[in-house]
Amino acid sequence: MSEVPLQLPGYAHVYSGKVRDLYAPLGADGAPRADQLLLVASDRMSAYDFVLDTPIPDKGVVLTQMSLWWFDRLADLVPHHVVSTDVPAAVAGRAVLVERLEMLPVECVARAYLTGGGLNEYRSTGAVSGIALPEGLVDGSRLPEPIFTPSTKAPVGEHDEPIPYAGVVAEIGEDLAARVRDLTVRILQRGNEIATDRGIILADTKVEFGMRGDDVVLADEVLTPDSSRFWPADQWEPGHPQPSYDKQFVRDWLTSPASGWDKASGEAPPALPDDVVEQTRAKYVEAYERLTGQTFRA
Ligand SMILES: CCOC(=O)Cn1cc(-c2ncnc(N)c2C#N)cn1
Repeated sequence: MSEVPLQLPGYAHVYSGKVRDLYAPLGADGAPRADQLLLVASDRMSAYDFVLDTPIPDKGVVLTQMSLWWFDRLADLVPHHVVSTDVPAAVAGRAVLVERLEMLPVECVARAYLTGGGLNEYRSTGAVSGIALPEGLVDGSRLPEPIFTPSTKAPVGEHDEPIPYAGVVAEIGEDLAARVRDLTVRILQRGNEIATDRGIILADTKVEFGMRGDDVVLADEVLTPDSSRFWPADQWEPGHPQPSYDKQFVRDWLTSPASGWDKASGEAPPALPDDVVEQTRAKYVEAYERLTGQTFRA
């Protein structure tokens, strides 16, 4: 479903991803500024590689506020790209003015638990991204320590491809590869030090870095349910796929007879019923309130 992006007076639309949109503020001369961007999180939700027709009210606000909370808590580890939250009223709470950086061409993924593509790779090679793992691990196993499992930045509509660490070195050099590897792992470690005590396991996460001169700067979003697998800690049970903290209601309904949808058909999923939308909204709000200890205000 191709949507016309929101028109924001004073901003030029730059790019739309599945669930977020990028704008450039216009300078006094009316031309897009080259030093800043406006990152807007929509209420769009994706499932099974489709952007669903039904928005989840406040999802973009919750995830933006969660990201801002994490940027603050990670500031001792790594500087971030946030310039201001003084944004147009039309996107209040769901947009951030950021410093435009020279983005590194790597999806920096760290995994603290084994599942998804990493599990598949482990099952066929005993390793993930060239990192040998202990025998006997199963779906949902906690890894001895988080591992760096980078991917390429795939073109729109395609899947990111896992790349070996040597590929990152080839792309950005040995020094920078080691810096982003260590930062990505430490960000996930810090995330789980905070989240697990509050009932949320961060199984893995994807972060993006940009350069400010020689400094590595944390960009994009950080440790949100869109960039990370959120699992309810009290239901963690290795040996089968874990329930998703935020996506399970949608997945369960879409794969139930009630939806009339066949995942294998390749057809777009149907619109979600109101109760599934509200339950999903409530899970995003719950995750925010558990992590931050603050009451969510739309
Ligand atoms: C539609 C959403 O797409 C993205 O956020 C991915 N992306 C990020 C940038 C970026 N570019 C320069 N400086 C930055 N600070 C950022 C950031 N964040 C470009 N695409």
